[in-house]
Amino acid sequence: MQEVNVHTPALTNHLRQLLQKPAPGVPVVRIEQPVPVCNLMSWLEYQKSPQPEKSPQPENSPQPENSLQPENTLQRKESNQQRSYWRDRDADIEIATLGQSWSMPVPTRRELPEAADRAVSLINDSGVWAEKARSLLWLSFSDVDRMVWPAFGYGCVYLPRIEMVLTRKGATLACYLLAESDELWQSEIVSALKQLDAINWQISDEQDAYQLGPLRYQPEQAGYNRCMARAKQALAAGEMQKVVLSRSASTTIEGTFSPWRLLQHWRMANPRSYVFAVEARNGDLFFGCSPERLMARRGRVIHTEALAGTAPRGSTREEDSVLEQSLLNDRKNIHENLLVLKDIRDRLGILCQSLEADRSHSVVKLKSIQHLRYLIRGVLNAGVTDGELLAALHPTPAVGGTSREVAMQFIENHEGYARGLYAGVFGVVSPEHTEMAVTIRSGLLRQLSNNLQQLSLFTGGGIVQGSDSVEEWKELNNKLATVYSLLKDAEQESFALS
Ligand SMILES: C=C(O[C@@H]1C=C(C(=O)O)C=C[C@H]1O)C(=O)O
Repeated sequence: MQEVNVHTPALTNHLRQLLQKPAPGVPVVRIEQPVPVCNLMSWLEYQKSPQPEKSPQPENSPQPENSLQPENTLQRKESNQQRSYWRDRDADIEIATLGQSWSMPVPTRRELPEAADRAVSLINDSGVWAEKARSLLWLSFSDVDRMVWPAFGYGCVYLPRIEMVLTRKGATLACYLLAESDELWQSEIVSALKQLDAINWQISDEQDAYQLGPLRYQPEQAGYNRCMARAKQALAAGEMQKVVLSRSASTTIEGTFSPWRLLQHWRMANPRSYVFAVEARNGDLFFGCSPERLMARRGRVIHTEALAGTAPRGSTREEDSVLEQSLLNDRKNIHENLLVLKDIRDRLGILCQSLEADRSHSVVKLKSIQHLRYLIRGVLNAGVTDGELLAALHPTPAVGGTSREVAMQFIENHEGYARGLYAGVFGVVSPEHTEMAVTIRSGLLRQLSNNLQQLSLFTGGGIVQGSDSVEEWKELNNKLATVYSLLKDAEQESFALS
């Protein structure tokens, strides 16, 4: 057991003093104190998570068949201490949050601009009281009912209650309070004090010791092939130009397993990736490690990218560079990528006073695969909001297809499972800086009973005319390889320990 040497008198005293004062009359107040640097994922791991209620089923009852549907959701205690985690791709900032001080659900795409803009104006209108405040936002892939996971809904924008932030300058612990009226102010401070007091600063070094069940795919390979055959008919008929088909790969995990430890290893394997996790009120956890940026905006400068076209990494340097060269020259992969580039340019172009993209594509290397990428940057027209940008960009043809509407309809009709937050968006939103990842390379963890969890991992790939179903299925396996081998390795180690 290791105690992080953090005491919070500065923040607690500050809150007690504020309790004596009238509400500042601004929407939000954020107060902070410096704290010693600690591992934020371990810290989050040891905060109380929503516990499943006693399972009505016997412990070893069969798992629900690969399903992410509501009828398989166990009744759980609801929690308002949901955890979330974010680290940007350049590792400039790492954020761990506990609970929410303000939140606005986004039931459908229609409410998206309003919700994102509200989060920005809450912070803007608070001036110096909320200078370093930022909200977090996540969105599902689609807002169609049967594509959404009920525990999460389509999307949400929120301000945390408690926030741990790690930058190159050090670590801070912060607390957010709504402050518009005296009544609200008092109750906010009281609940913040309670939540601060409930933080667990003892991080034990528990080890994983678990056994994985077999991997089950949804759709299975035969279903995927059928879906692909239909997609190719639609592509040949000119109904769409590209569609991204995906699958979930689910396994049970019996024993002690921490998603936070898995995520740390995943982050080490792919250090230049976004890392994210978000917990639903019932304890379901969506998390991942994605190389793909949806957008990064600083002031009016926006950066985005077209990331599509995939090849495996080689096992030697020579083999790797042969694979890289053939990816760089592969017409099908270049075509897939150019469709993404064109769509982003068209949609963003009308919101920008200038927009430019790389002259030619380059390769991004991850642990087991490599991708083609074009970087895109621009200067936004005055007054363009994050809500408008999100509505324009999400979902890009890198995860949906083109045209957007036809491809999404195809996915909804034929893919055969609910994508939920996979291929959605997660990131931070603030007046000066907004940054969002595309939530690919991700998974959903659900507690089935005390000792049994179900992990579903998601992977997809772009289909154009000329795509081959055997090759595409292989690509999905390659995309799964990094995280699945980490899971397998830890399983082996836990046997070695016991
Ligand atoms: C959809 C995924 O990845 C996307 C699809 C890619 C492709 O088709 O080559 C490459 C990168 C991502 O934009 C995924 O990993 O699930």
